[in-house]
Amino acid sequence: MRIHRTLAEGCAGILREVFDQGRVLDRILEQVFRANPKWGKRDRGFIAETVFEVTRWRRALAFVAGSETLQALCAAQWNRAGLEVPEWWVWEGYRIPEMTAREELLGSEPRAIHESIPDWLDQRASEELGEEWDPQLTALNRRAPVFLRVNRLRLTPTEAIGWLLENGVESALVHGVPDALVLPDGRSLPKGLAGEGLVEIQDAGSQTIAPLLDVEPGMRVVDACAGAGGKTLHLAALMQGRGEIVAMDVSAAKLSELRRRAARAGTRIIRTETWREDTLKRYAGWADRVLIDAPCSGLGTLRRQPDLKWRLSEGALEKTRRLQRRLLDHYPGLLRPGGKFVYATCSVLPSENEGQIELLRERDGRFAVEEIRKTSPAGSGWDGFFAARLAVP
Ligand SMILES: C[S@@+](CC[C@H](N)C(=O)[O-])C[C@H]1O[C@@H](n2cnc3c(N)ncnc32)[C@H](O)[C@@H]1O
Repeated sequence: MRIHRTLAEGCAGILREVFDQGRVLDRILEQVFRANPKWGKRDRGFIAETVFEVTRWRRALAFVAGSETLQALCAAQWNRAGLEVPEWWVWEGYRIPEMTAREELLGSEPRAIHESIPDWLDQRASEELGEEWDPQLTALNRRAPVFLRVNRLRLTPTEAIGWLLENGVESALVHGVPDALVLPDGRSLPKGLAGEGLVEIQDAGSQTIAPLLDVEPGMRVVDACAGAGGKTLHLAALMQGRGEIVAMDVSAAKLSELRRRAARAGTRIIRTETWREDTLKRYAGWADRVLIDAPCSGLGTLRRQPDLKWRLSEGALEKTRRLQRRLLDHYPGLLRPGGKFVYATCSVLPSENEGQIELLRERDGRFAVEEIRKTSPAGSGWDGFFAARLAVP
């Protein structure tokens, strides 16, 4: 494939926003594609692959190219992908044979360079995870397949496989995750199919969280950090459309998206509540189950969001941990006596996971841990999730 100037410049423009302005890669990519409707499937594929791989391998590519400029990073990525770097994309001192030779030297560089991660983050994860960090990091740098969750309110997984196939999409069941399907590597779900409400895009690791809450039809459930409702919709399906779910979040925009998805999925048991000063008081002692899907570093999802690692900082991580502690202090108060809650994150860092549960139990010894589930790209092959179910006396 020949690289066209508009596409190359498009890549650089997106990367500038990610690296210089800390913008979210996924979102800019979507905006840029919307603004350029004439770009075909191949053009979009080229841009998406370039910007994701340059973001993932930023430090390694900088070493290979001997420069941190976006021009150099893109050239090193295209060279890696076997594409011919156009002559007009040159900078002073640029030599492709030199880059190819430096690829050979990359493996002898420190891990933070060849695995492309900020030094502070490599050090922190290594301190927390010890020897486990090395294979986790390698796995977090791979590309992830697309997983779907079948909406059991509308069809069974076998029916979903048939429906997808009729629409030209192959899929397979996922061992150990009853509602999950996986698409072949590199395949994505066509937009039209995503809008039908029959399946939702949701990583298999993420699909292990809602079942841990042990819900039953007819229960009262609070999803305290519901966001756009990935897990709320799963809970509604597990409750077979019977009972009440209150989906809370501080973001009204996310809850509005949740309502749209809930309507599409055909569930009527979800009510949304944008967080207010009196929320905790109004729902105190109301729920049989509470899910606290807490804001976190997101380190378990680096395969899909490689830009996260360049935005994170030690300070931001500490702020997130403080918020997690606050959520754990407040939301269990919504449970009736004998109720249960699940605390979950999409991080692989123990200080956001087991560490928070231990601290909570030191602050309040009434909570008993019933079960812990963990997934990770190096272990299960799914995104990195942590979830603990605790019972309240
Ligand atoms: C990990 S995300 C939730 C993802 C969502 N549960 C899903 O499955 O798609 C964490 C959410 O917590 C919300 N949040 C942040 N602070 C909060 C608070 N004090 N109370 C409730 N939600 C909060 C964020 O807006 C964000 O949507």
